[in-house]
Amino acid sequence: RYFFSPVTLLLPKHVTSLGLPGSLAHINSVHTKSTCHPKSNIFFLKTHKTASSTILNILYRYGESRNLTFALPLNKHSQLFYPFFFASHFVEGVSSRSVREFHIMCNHMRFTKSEVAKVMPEDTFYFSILRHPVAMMESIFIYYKSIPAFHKTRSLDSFLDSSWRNYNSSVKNNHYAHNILAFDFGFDNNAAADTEDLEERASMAIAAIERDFHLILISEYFDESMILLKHALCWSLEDVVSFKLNSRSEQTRHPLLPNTAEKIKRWNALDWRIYLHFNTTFWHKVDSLVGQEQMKREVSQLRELQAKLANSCLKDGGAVDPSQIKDAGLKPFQYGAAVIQGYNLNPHIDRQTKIKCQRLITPELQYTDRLYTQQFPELAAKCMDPFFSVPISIPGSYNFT
Ligand SMILES: Nc1ncnc2c1ncn2[C@@H]1O[C@H](COP(=O)(O)OS(=O)(=O)O)[C@@H](OP(=O)(O)O)[C@H]1O
Repeated sequence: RYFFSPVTLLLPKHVTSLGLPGSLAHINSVHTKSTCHPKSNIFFLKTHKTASSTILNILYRYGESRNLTFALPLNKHSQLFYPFFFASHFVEGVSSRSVREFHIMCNHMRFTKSEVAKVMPEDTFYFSILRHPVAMMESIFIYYKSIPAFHKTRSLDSFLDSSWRNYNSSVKNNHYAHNILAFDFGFDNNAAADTEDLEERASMAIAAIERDFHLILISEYFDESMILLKHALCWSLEDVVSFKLNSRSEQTRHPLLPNTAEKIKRWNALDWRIYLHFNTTFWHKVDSLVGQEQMKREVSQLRELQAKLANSCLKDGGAVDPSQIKDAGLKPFQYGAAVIQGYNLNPHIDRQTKIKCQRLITPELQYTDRLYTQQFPELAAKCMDPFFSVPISIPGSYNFT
């Protein structure tokens, strides 16, 4: 009786086939699916070099196709005045009171929970993503090569060997070089392996993240992360499919020497501890929310769906270097010593498919710009006016020079 009656009435639109009851576990999973409601009040802390642009694109597509309202940066900026601590008035429509209700906030910011809570509804789902600090540091070193901390160093190794001597935390933009995860979450990032109160500070940071966020994803397990997110938000598989955005071409990746990884873990000791903790809780969440077997099944369904999409949407079947991208609107922003890849659209697709495919491969800056124009057409027109001077924002920093 329990299985057949009210459950079917509560199905979210995207749950299509339920099958017949086999075991108690199956009934439980059916029950969870059938009683959950897709969440649309979402906060995503967009951390740096963690696959966060790919997630931003997922959130943009979800919100745009459902007419949800985004908490976008003031004056058409691409970031919420990072690296300053976030304040609610950084969001367009807050001070002017022109927006009544926001659904999704996901642009780069330095997190301050109390200020985010002033903008977002009470039942907002908070999540973020972490990446292994070693891989992250290699990516950051190439992308932010021009920051003062890295500027004069030949290699990441030479930076790490002399970091104590060269690193000055009070110089603008140097925060990218040290515990950037901790920094983005709003903590003091100045700590290394020999910092006296390191363990205490790491425990406090971890406890605060546990308190403020419902889910922390892991970049190394991106597909598993998307399945976990799908379950947590009660979304469909189609909602979490994506193409890898913002990835560097092979020519700008630098393999690390064996002991470099250890040096990075010591230099970014705070991030390393945070990462280790949430890597463990990630797998606990997989067990409690999805289960290992179902996870495997859903990950392979996701990959199949992505392969199908790549086949129909993309001209060259995959990512290409920016010099080969035909449409300037689809060219990702290039920065530092990195070559950031993008995609070309398959020219032989119908109009409806084209819209869907285009959204999947639109880079962060262009997509943010478009959403702003849709939400604030009059303000957007003013921002285009050459007499209305707005500082240009560059990914990675507010007013980066
Ligand atoms: N799906 C998926 N899975 C795994 N890794 C992925 C994915 N999407 C993006 N990436 C990698 O994430 C790096 C870019 O991160 P961000 O988009 O967060 O960068 S940014 O801070 O917004 O500039 C960048 O890493 P590097 O190539 O090492 O620089 C991307 O390759």
